[in-house]
Amino acid sequence: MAGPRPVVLSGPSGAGKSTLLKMLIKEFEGVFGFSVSHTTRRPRPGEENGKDYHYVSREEMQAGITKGDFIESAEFSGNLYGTSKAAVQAVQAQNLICILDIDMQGVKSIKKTNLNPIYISIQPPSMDVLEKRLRARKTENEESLQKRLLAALVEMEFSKETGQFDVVIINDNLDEAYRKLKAALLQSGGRRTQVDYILCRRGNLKEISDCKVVVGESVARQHRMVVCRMTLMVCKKKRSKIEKKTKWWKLKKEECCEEFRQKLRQALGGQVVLPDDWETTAEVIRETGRKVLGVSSGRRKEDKETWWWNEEVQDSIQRKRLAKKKWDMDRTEENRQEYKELQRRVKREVSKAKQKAYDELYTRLDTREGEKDLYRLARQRDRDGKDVQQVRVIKDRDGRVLTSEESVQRRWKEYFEELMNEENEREKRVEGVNSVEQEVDKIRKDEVRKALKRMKSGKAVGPDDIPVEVWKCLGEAAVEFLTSLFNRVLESERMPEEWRRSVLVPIFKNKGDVQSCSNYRGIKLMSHTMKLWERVVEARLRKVVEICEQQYGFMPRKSTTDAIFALRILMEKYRDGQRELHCVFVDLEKAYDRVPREELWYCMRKSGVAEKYVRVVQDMYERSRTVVRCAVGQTEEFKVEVGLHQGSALSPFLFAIVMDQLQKIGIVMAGPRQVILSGPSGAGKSTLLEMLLKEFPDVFSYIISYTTREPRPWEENGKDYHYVSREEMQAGITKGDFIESAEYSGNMYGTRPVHGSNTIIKLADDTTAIAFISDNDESEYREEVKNLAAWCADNNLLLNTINTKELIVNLRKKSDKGILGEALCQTAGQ
Ligand SMILES: Nc1ncnc2c1ncn2[C@@H]1O[C@H](COP(=O)(O)OP(=O)(O)OP(=O)(O)O)[C@@H](O)[C@H]1O
Ligand SMILES: Nc1nc2c(ncn2[C@@H]2O[C@H](COP(=O)(O)O)[C@@H](O)[C@H]2O)c(=O)[nH]1
Ligand SMILES: [Mg+2]
Repeated sequence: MAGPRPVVLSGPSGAGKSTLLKMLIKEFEGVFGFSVSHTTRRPRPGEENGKDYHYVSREEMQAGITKGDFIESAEFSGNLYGTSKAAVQAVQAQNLICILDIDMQGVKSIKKTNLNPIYISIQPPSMDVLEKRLRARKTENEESLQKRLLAALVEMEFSKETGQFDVVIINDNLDEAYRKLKAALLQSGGRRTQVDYILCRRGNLKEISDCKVVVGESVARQHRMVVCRMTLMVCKKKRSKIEKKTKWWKLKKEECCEEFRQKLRQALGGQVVLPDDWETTAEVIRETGRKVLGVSSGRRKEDKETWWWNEEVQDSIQRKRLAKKKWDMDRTEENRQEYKELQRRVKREVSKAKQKAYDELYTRLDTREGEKDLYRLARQRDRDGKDVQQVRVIKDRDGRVLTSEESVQRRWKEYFEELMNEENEREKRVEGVNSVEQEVDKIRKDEVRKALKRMKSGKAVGPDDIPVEVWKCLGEAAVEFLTSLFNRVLESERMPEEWRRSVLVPIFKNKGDVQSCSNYRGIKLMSHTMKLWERVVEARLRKVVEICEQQYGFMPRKSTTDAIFALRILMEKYRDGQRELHCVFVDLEKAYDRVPREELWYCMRKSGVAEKYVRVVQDMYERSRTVVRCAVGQTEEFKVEVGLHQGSALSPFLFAIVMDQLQKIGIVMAGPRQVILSGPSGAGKSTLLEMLLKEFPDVFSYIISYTTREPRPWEENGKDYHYVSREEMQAGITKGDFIESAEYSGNMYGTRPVHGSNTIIKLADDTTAIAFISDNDESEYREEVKNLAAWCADNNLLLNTINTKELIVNLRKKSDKGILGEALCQTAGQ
């Protein structure tokens, strides 16, 4: 039979088997279980059918024995006793150690089965004591007592036969006998070497009263079951309070939108015009939102899957809860029936509602609008499958696991506060830059309208609790209000204080240790209205700032695919030319969070941004404060003084402005192999060249030649040719400045050697520098990589030397190794 190894207690009637057995089951409830035998004897006072024995008639018992329902059976003192298979199975099914209380005949029968129990004999200290105990028990008449005493003599002899029992216990002193029984079945620590333990904190030792190894229990080879007795105070889990949120998502429905507009108008005394100051308008909107759309329960979304609930289900669940309460208070059969009936009804309704909701969902997923839901569901499934939604414990900086809510919150705060305020050591820029002092136009309504249109709906709200959906729902009234608000902000260069606050949500990067803060990206939830303001400013900045063609990140009509394509073209070129090519894929560490603000202002000014806008952006960054919202609640507020705002609408472009400087600081990579276009005049060289440059501006550049001929009316000096005098040109040729020159149609033409244009491809902070190595001379390339590393260090941008990779494309020979690591390490002083 399967399950843990059973225990057989045997011995003379009155030896104390039942007494010891009951003590054991009481103390180790949940470990041992009693096999309830069948008997034809009558129940004694206090005995219960099905608990002490199954009391049956001799006929019934005989029929069961004949049918093979019993493992063993015996005639004892004029009655039939037997252990049914079902009795043992019932105990083993609960994964308890089955204890059988049987006589000597039963022991002999069991030995012929494959039950393989531990045999323990309980013996009285003497026949006299046994008789006294049996008489004192007052269960026997003289006749049955004599029968039992006679049987006892045989039983006592049997127990002395070697090999019949694993353990023989003389039950003289009950406590001593019980201790011996426990010792036979269980072992405590300190007595022998044990391989199985229960580990507990020192501080919890006082809660543990006993810990034993169950000797007979083989869990796996050489491993025994360990039983620990501990008393724990069950404290009601304190749930971290989730803020109640307005159900803004309801604004998706036109009827809710209409009601919201109507109620807002009422709140504003029948006006459609929103009050001029932000605070009043924001408060009215929030208040109306709460009233019209309602607020969430404040429970966690993942507590219960209820998206398919309908009113019927909700109502039934409520009634079921009440019925349960009623039954708990008054345990009558009527109340139980009512509760059970409601339970059944809820089950039925839930399954119906679920089916209906799924049918509707599947129909919707087949439609065009449903496409979005499909991706949302896939993302949700992906997240749920990762089991990282609720990481309630986190490691400190030394890798120790923190479990208490306070310490976890403190750690999140410490991590992000440090990250968002840490600047690398760098020399302050001494080089000044001229500021562009010019008047700027007032914000126009169409700019606001455009920005509003670009804002995505359905995003988490910032601390001001006003989603962009509100402005979309209010239409022109909102445009009017926002335009006037933005103009006031532009004029005063001060935005509402509320916008300076944000909530930081750590999002797991899906790699590394889930308990390590550094594997999380902090996404800031900011005021949507501030984001709108950022978009308006961004649109203006994009008009004045020219970002180099090599930047593919956050630029309109440019994508990752384009960047890959440009790189691919370059590689193809080198492959065709059988030349060696080095690509350095630069990885910057926490680039967004490390941009020094001073550097940002410098780069904006350097890019020609009007000083007014510089001040407006400076204001967006001033006194910005944030809190971290983690699984165990919200941390204290802290300042954010370094880096760009994560999750902001303007940051990507600001970042592009900063990164653009990488192109302009003059990292000159050795040029790729040059292409010479030649052919008769009028063959179409210039037309083809123009087409090529237009299509691949970041791949090809044109070397401007020198000529002594007169410029044609549409030509520009320095763009089409460098127009020089014959004397000048001659002098240059004599000095060796030209790699080639020729006399053509009465004029001189010539080419000076140039370095190829910087071959750099950028996708936001992901920069790829590509260099061509000629004549195995890597020195120039080495110098450039060092330049790049030095530039990053100067600008508080840390190069991640592990993730920065070098790719060497060499079709001629096998290169031993790249020089990147060495160059970067030298720069970083490692
Ligand atoms: N160590 C002891 N000292 C004194 N009395 C004891 C001791 N152990 C058991 N007894 C008492 O002896 C009587 C017989 O014990 P118990 O009924 O447990 O024996 P048993 O082995 O189960 O007998 P049976 O085989 O007839 O069921 C009980 O009244 C019990 O209280
Ligand atoms: N062989 C079996 N013996 C059994 C079984 N159940 C009990 N017993 C033994 O009978 C005597 C008398 O018990 P009592 O309860 O009438 O005092 C005692 O020694 C028990 O061990 C059984 O299923 N099979
Ligand atoms: Mg007994």
